[in-house]
Amino acid sequence: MPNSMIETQNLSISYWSKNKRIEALHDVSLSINAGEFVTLIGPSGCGKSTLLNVIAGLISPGTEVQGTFNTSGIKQIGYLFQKQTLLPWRTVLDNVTAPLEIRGVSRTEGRRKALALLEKYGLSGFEHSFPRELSGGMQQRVLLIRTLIYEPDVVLLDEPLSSLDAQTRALLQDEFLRLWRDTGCTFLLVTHDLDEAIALSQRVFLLSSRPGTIVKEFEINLPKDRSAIAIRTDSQFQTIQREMWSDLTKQVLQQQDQGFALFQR
Ligand SMILES: Nc1ncnc2c1ncn2[C@@H]1O[C@H](COP(=O)(O)OP(=O)(O)OP(=O)(O)O)[C@@H](O)[C@H]1O
Repeated sequence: MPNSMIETQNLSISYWSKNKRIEALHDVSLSINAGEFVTLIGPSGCGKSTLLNVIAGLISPGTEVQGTFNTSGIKQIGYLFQKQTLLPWRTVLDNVTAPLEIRGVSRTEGRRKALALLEKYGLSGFEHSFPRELSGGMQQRVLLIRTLIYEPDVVLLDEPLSSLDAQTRALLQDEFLRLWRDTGCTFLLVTHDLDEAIALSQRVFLLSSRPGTIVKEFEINLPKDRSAIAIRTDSQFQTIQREMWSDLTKQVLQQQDQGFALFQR
């Protein structure tokens, strides 16, 4: 039996803003096993980041939680937020060692670990560069290494590649697959890019427009050692892609209809 690491049961989350209740998620039940690569897709504002925040234990006071969630199987979480940046006044090496400094790990040990990871992921020679001297893709890779340095067993990724050009994105997608295979970590990704979702994941959950609820689960039975770029020509990939686009379009159109109805009132 695979061991479930993240589990939600009929989870609904609502925020209060200007005395108005905003239901972000509704009745979400899912289970993610250790070592899986799972992705959440859905229309903008449907609660994907909210779900990641709940899993990371980042629920702000006043947020209403109904149903249950269990993340007790997680020892250490790595979270790469949307629009996260490196510390501009620190070198690459000092950026990567920062999480270990906070945890009180010795400088020598921190540097040893950071240098090994920087070498493994193709950043040797840039240890003493500042973030402004790196390309966007390299900066993103450093952020990822910084997330991995304290050896999380779950990595949460909220649209980590959305600001990059298509070519750099594709290269980093391959990097994600490699990291997932190398580390055995559980990866939970949020993306708007359906090709990215299929290329990387073992399972994809499609959420409805807000309040987000799971409308479909896609099983992606593609080889684990695939290339994120080459797999796009695979016929199974293309079949899933068509199905996913059609299902997502329905959700987006529904959201637009709701918006239009509200506008007409
Ligand atoms: N702290 C908050 N207070 C009030 N409302 C919030 C808060 N955080 C999120 N929301 C609202 O909850 C809904 C879900 O937001 P969330 O960021 O989880 O969606 P998302 O699917 O990640 O969006 P996107 O795809 O655009 O990044 C949105 O309507 C958002 O405005």
